[in-house]
Amino acid sequence: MTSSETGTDPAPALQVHGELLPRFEEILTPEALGFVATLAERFGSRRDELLQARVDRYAAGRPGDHLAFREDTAAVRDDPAWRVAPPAPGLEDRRAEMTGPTTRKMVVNALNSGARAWMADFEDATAPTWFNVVDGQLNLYDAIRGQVDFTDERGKRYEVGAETPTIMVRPRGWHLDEAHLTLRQAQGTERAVPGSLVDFGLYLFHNAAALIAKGAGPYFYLPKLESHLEARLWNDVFTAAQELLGIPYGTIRATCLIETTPAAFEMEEILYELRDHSSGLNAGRWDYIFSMIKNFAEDADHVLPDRSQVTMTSPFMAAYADLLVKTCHARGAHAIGGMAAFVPSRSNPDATTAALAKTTADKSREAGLGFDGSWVAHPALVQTCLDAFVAVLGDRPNQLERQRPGVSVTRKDLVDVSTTGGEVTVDGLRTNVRISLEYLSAWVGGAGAVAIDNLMEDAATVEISRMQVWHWLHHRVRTADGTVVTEELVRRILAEVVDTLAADADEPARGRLDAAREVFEQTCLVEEWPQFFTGYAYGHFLVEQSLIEQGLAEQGRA
Ligand SMILES: CC(=O)SCCNC(=O)CCNC(=O)[C@H](O)C(C)(C)COP(=O)(O)OP(=O)(O)OC[C@H]1O[C@@H](n2cnc3c(N)ncnc32)[C@H](O)[C@@H]1OP(=O)(O)O
Ligand SMILES: O=CC(=O)O
Ligand SMILES: [Mg+2]
Repeated sequence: MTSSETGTDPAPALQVHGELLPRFEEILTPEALGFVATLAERFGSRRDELLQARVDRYAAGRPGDHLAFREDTAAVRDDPAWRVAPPAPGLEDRRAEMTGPTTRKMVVNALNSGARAWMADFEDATAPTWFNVVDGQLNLYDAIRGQVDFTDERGKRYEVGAETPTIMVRPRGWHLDEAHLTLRQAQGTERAVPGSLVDFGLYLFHNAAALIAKGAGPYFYLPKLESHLEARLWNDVFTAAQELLGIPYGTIRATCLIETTPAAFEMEEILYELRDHSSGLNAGRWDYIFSMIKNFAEDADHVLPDRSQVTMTSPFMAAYADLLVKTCHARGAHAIGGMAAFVPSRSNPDATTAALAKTTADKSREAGLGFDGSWVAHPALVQTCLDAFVAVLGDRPNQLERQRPGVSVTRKDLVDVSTTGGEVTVDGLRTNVRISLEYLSAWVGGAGAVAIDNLMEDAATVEISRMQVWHWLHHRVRTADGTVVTEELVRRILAEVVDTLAADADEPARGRLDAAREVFEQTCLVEEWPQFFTGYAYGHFLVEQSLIEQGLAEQGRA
C-alpha cells in the first residue's frame, strides 16, 4: 500500500491510496490526477446534492407520485425546433455495438469483434476494484495507441486487426465513490472522489488528443441518470473538461442510457441538456426493470412476475422503447437498443443455437421499431445483430429520418405493470437467490460480468434479482402454487443455495461465497434496502481496510 501526494499548483491535491502496480504510474501521473482533482473539486458538491435529491424524491409522497412528465420543463418538450448535434466522426453507423469489461483480453477481442462501436465498460460489467479501474485505463490507453497486443500465459497470441470499432467508454454512475483516490477538503479532511469523474477524467485526459488525431473523439455512455439535472451536470463537466484540455466545444459526445423510470419521463430534457455533446439515448432495459421495482417498492400492485417473464414486449417496457425511439428521432439523435442477455456457449451447441435465435428475434424487433443499432454482449453475436439491422437499414447508416408520429405514450403506459402477465413462482425465487449468490461471489472476486445458465449476468441483471426478492418478501407475495414468500422461506432457500455452491468450492471460493451471502443479506433481507448493492459491496469488500476505517469507502447510500 502506498500513499503519495500528487497534483501541481494550481490544481488541488489528490491522495493515491491504492497499490502502485507496474505501469500504474503511466495513468496516475500528477497532471492526470490534477485534472481529476479539479473536476472533483468543481463538481463534487453538485453531484452530492443531486444524489440527495434522488433520496428525497423516493421518500416524498406515495410510491410513484414523483413519476410524471414535468410541468416546469414543458417548454423544452413543446419546442419542435431544437436538435442535437449531428453524429460525430465514427458514430454515424452504430448498427451493432459490442459491450464488455476492459480487461486486456476482452479489449482485444472486442476490437476484433466486427462491431461498429465498442462500449468499454467501467460500470455494470466491471467490479470496480482498484486494479480493474487502473488496469482498464491502461488497456484503453494501449489500445488507442495500437499497442495492446499480448501473449497470454498459455501462449495464445492476441493481436488487434486492421478494422476496429469506435470506442465509447462508460464511466461509473454518479452514486459510486473511488475510495483509493481522495481529495483534501478545506478543513483538512479527505474525501473520496466520485468514481464517475475518475473513469471519465483519466480516459479523457490521456486519450482525447490521440483519438482526435485518429479522426474519432472521446465518446462516452452515461449510466443510471435519474433526471435532466444530472445530465446538465455531465454537460457542465464536459464543457469544463474541454476548456481545461483546450479541445473544441462539442468534441466530447455521450449517449445517455435511459435506464431508470424517472429518466423515462425526462428523455427530451436529457437530450436537450446534452444537445451539443449528445450522441443519442440507449434503452438500458435491465436497470430499467430494476428501477421500476425500486420506484414502486412500497406498492403491492407493482409486483412483477419472475424475472424471465419481464421482457421488452411487456406493455410497460414496449411503451418505454417506443417513446425512446420517437424522442430521439424527433431530435436527430440515435436510438440504440439494449442488451439481449442470451450468450452462446462453447460447450453447449444447443445453448448457442438458442442464443443466436433469441438475439435475432430481439434485434429484429428493435430494428423494426426504429432503433438505429443495438448492443450485444458477446463477439459471436455481432454478426447476428448486424444482419438484423441490415435487413431494415440496407445501405443506410441509420434510420434517423424515421419518425414515429403514431406513438403517443402516457404516464399510465410507462408505469402500469398490471398487464405484464406471468406469475411469481418458487422456482423464480430460487433462481433469483442462486443467480445473486453466484454473481456476487464473482463480483467480490473482481469479475463484474459472468455467464450463468447461458445468460449474461452483470450488476444490472442481478439488481433485478436482489430487489425482486426484497419486493416479493416485503409484500408477502403468494406464488403460483400458493406458497407465501416469507423471510423464513427466503432464508431456507438461501441456505440450500449456499450449501450447494459451497460443495464445489475451494477455500478462496468459500470466502467469496460468504461475502456474497453477506451482501445479499444486507441488501435484500433488510427493511431499508440500499439503492444499489454495489455501494455496500464496494465499501465492504473492494476497499482497503484502512480506508474503511477512515470512513472513505462508499457505504451503500443512494
Ligand atoms: C445490462 C448491461 O449493462 S449490458 C452491458 C454490460 N455487460 C456486458 O458488457 C457483458 C459483456 N459480456 C461478457 O462479459 C462476457 O460475454 C460473459 C462474461 C458474459 C461471458 O464471457 P466468457 O465466459 O468469457 O464467454 P466465452 O467463453 O463464450 O467467450 C469466448 C471468447 O469470447 C470472448 N468474449 C466474450 N465476451 C466478450 C466481450 N463482451 N468482449 C470481448 N470479448 C468477449 C472471451 O474473452 C473469449 O475469448 P478467448 O476465446 O480469447 O478466450
Ligand atoms: O446498462 C444497461 C442495462 O440494461 O442496465
Ligand atoms: Mg445498466
